[in-house]
Amino acid sequence: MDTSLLHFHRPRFMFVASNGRTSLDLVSNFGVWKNVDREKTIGCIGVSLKCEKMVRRHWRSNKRAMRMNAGKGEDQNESEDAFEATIEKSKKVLAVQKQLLEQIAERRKIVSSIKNSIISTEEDVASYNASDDVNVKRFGESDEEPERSLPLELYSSDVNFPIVGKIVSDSVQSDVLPSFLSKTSESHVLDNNDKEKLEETCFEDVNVETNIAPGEEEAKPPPLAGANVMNIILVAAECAPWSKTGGLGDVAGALPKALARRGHRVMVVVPRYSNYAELSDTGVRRRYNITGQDVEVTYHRTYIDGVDFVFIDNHMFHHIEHNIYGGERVEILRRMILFCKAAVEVPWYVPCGGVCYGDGNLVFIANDWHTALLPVYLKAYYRDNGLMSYTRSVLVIHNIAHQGRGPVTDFSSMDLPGHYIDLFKLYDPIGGEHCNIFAAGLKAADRIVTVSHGYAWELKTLDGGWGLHGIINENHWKLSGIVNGIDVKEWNPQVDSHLQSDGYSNYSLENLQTGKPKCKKALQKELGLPIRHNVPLIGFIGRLDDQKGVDLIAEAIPWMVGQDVQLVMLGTGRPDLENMLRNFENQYHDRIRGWVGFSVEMAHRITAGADILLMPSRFEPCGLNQLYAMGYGTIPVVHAVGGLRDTVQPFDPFNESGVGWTFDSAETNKLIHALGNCLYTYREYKTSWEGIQKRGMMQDLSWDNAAQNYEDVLVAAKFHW
Ligand SMILES: Nc1ncnc2c1ncn2[C@@H]1O[C@H](COP(=O)(O)OP(=O)(O)O[C@H]2O[C@H](CO)[C@@H](O)[C@H](O)[C@H]2O)[C@@H](O)[C@H]1O
Repeated sequence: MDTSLLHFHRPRFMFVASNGRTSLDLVSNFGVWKNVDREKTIGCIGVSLKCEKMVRRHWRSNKRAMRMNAGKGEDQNESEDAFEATIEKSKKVLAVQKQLLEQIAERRKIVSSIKNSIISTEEDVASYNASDDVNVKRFGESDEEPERSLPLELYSSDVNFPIVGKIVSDSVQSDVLPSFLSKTSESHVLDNNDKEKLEETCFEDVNVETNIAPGEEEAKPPPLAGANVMNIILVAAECAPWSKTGGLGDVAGALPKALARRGHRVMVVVPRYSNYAELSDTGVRRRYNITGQDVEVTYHRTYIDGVDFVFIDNHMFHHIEHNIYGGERVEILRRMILFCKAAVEVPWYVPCGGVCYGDGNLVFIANDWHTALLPVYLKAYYRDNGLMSYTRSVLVIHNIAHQGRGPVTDFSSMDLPGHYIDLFKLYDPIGGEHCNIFAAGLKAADRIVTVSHGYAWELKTLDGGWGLHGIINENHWKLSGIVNGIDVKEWNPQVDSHLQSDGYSNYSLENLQTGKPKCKKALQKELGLPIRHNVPLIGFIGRLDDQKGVDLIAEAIPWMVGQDVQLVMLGTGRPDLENMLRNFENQYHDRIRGWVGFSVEMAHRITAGADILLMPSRFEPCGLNQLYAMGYGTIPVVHAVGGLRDTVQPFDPFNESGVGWTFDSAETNKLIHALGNCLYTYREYKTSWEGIQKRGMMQDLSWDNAAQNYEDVLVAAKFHW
C-alpha cells in the first residue's frame, strides 16, 4: 500500500462516479490523480476511515483558530470557505467509502455462497459416483452411464470464481477489482444473464450525494433471514408474467422475490410454454424415461429481481400456456411426471450465475398436485438412497379440489419402487380405490403449507378436505397456514402500467378521490357503459366454475338490475357459465358487461375502476382479487370462507372499522343482504365509504410478512429428519 496516502493533514481524496461505472479518481487540493489502482485504494479505505476522525479533529481545531481570527481580513474568510469546501468533500468521501464497503461485503457474500455451492456440488458428485458403485438406479434413467452436462470445471476443487473473470476481461481491467474477485476462468463461458447479474452486483453507480455520520461506515445490514439463509427452489406449473391461469401464477412470480429480499438464494422452476424473449439456453440437456420413452429436456434461464428463473423445455409443454391443465388425463400426467423428474435435478445440473445450487441447505417448494410428485421423487430416488440427504421439500396447497386422481394403474407410469404405491392408493366414496398424486405428495413432503389459516382449518373437515381430510389430519403436525401477499410492483395503483393509457390514471391514497373516479370513467367508456359518476360499479374477476360462486351472482342479477348499478364480469371457464355471461350482457346491455376471456390488463382496470368487488366463492383457499381490490380502494363483498374470512374484516359502522362486507354462507339471499348494505353505505354514508377505502389501502398486503412465515416453515423442514 502506498503509505504516503496516509500522511495527509487535510482531505485528500474522493471517488467520483462516471458513466455508471465505479471509476476511482483521486482528488486532492493540489491536483488530480486519475485511475489509481482500485485495489490499493480500497485497501486504504479502512485506514482512511480511522484517519477520518483524526482529520476532522484537526480541521475543527483549525476552524476554531480561524474563527478567533475572524474579521482580520479577506484571507481568513477565503481560508474558511476552503475549509468548508473540504469538509463537504470529506463527507462525500465518506459516503463513497461506505458504498464501496457495502459492495465489497456484498461480493464477499457472493463468493462465499459460490464456495459453499462448489463444496456441496463436489459432495453431490462424490455421492453420485458412490451410487453408481452400488448400482442404484435413479429414476428416469436407463442403465447407461448417466451423462453429466454440467461443465466439469465447476466440480474442480481449485475452481476460480469464474463469473467475475469473464466480465472483467470484457469490460474492465481485472486489476481494478478487489483481488478476491479478480481471478479468471477461461473455461467457463457466461451467458447474458450471468453478465446482467454480475453487472448488477459489480458495477452499481456510486452516488456521492449521500451524507453519513461518522461511525456508520460499515453499517451493511445482515440478511433479514440471518443465519437461516438457504437455497430455495420453488417449482410450479405456472409463473407470472410468463404463464398464468390463476392465483398460483401470481404466487410463483412474487413469493420467490420476497424470499430473495430476505437474503436467500432463490430459483423458480417452471415449464417453458413459449419462446420467451428474455431467456438464454444454459446448454444443459438431460434425458428422462417417461412411460417407456426417452425424452430430452433443455433448461433455459433468466435472472430477475434477485431470482433465478429456470424454464424446462420439451415439446410436451409447447403452446399450452392458456390450457396448462387441459388435455387428455394421461397426457397431463406425462407432462407433470417429466416436469417433476427434470425439476428435482435442477440443483445438480443447471448452473445459475455460473454455479449450481447444489443439494446442501436446499429446500424445494412444490405447489398443488401438479408438482406433488416432486417430494415423492426426492424421497424415493435420492434420500432413500443416501443422496440429497440435506434437501427438504415443502408442498403448498393452493386448491385441494384438484388432486391428480386416476385409476390405480397410473402408478406404473410414475416409475417408482413398488412399495410406494401405498402413498398413492386411496379409497373414498367418490373415486373408489384410485391413485391420488396429491395424497402421495402430502405424505412425502417434509412440511405442508396452505394459503390461509382459515383454509388450513377447513382442510381438516369432511367438506373442506375433498377426500384428503384424513391424510391432512394425520399430518396436521406439519401443516401451516400462511396468507398470500400481493406483488406490490405489479398490483399498485400508483405505478400500475395498465392505468397509464386510455383515460385511466395512476393514483394513491393521496389522490384517491380524483384518481379513482378517472379510472371508473375510463372503464365505463372502454366497456361502452353509460358514463355515470354516481352509479355503483360492481366487478367480478375469476374462473367461471363452482368454486367462484358465479351462479350466486347469476341468481342475484334480477335484484341487482333493479338497484341501479353497473356490473362487469371477467372470466373464463365452464362453457355454460361463459354463455350465461354473454346472455346477461345481451339482456341488460345498459348495465351489465360479461367479458369472456383472460385479460390481465382488463383485470387491473376493473380492479381500479370498480367501486365494489364481488367474491361469493363457495370455498377460497386464500383469494388474491380481494387483496388487490383493497389495495386499489375497491371494496370487497365476500363469502366469509377460507382466506376471504382471514383477510376481509367486516365493516362495523359503530366503530368505523373494517374493510368490506362479508356473508356467512354461500346463499343468494345472504349475498343480496351484504351487497344491499354495501350499496346503502356507498350512497348514504360517503365518509364511512372513504374510511373503508382508506383502511383497505393502508394495509401492508405485501409478500414480506408471508415470506418471513415461509422462512419459519423452511427452517422447520430443514431440521426435520
Ligand atoms: N379472466 C381473467 N382474466 C385475467 N385475470 C384473471 C382472470 N381470472 C382470474 N384472473 C386472475 O387470476 C388470479 C386469480 O387468483 P385467485 O387467488 O383469486 O384464484 P385461483 O382460484 O386461481 O387460485 C388458487 O390459488 C390462489 C393462490 O394461492 C389462492 O389465492 C386461491 O384461493 C386459490 O383458489 C388473479 O390474479 C386474477 O386477477
